[in-house]
Amino acid sequence: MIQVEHMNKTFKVTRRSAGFSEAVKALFHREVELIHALNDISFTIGDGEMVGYIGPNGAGKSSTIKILSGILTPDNGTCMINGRIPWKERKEHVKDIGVVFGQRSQLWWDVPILDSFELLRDIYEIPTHQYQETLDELTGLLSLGELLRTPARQLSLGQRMRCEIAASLLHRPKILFLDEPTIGLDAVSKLAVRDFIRKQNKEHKTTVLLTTHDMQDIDALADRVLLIGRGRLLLDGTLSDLKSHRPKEEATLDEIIAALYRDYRI
Ligand SMILES: Nc1ncnc2c1ncn2[C@@H]1O[C@H](COP(=O)(O)OP(=O)(O)OP(=O)(O)O)[C@@H](O)[C@H]1O
Repeated sequence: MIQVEHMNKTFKVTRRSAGFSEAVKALFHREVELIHALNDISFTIGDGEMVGYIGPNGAGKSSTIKILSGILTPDNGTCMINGRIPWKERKEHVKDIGVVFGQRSQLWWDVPILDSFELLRDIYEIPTHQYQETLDELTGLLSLGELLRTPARQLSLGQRMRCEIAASLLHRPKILFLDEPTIGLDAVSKLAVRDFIRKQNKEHKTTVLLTTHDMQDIDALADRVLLIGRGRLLLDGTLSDLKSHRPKEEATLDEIIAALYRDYRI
């Protein structure tokens, strides 16, 4: 169970104009701006739910995922995941979660994927027989085969993403955070990744929180959708609730979302 209550996160950003004289000025005086990345966010996600977390660029999605993963600390508010506070009980917490950041890699760049997996096995202290069983299952489902013997830097984006997803699941976490897992993937790879996530949720009852700008991901995967804009939670409902906001009869999901962003001025 994921319980978030009245969570806030502010970032301090320093700004200066370009140029040498501005750089010198900045030594004495820095312009500091406060960014309210998250503003009084509350939601609860039950075990086995599959939830889409959507919103425009800079809305606060990744900041939320980072807090839920224990990487960031909120300014205030509470967050309990399976009875633990992520950033306070990080070592135990990470055993319960898998995280994939589509724009970043958790794999070591220059070594074969299998070496990265074995390092993760040691970090998570996964028993050997369980590791082998999970690896065999993931290799089959994600068609990893030869990829396991290839260094991450020699893989295509789609191949690497399949390995990233496998890496996040080696320790059989109960919760999976996916931050733009299909970004940049071709149609075939997207379908494969979506299919896998759906199976993982159905067969292992894995709770999934997914951020994406691809509305087909949402259509294919999310039973429930959270909409965030300018750090505020604006909508929490089913996919059909979301679709009821259609601006015209034959509107696509992209058009519905664009209309929602317009209506909420985000
Ligand atoms: N480390 C940081 N330092 C300063 N500001 C930050 C930092 N991380 C995020 N922000 C700011 O917080 C706000 C929310 O950012 P966040 O990355 O959570 O958005 P997002 O919804 O994931 O966006 P996107 O869809 O573009 O990935 C943005 O205004 C961003 O500039």
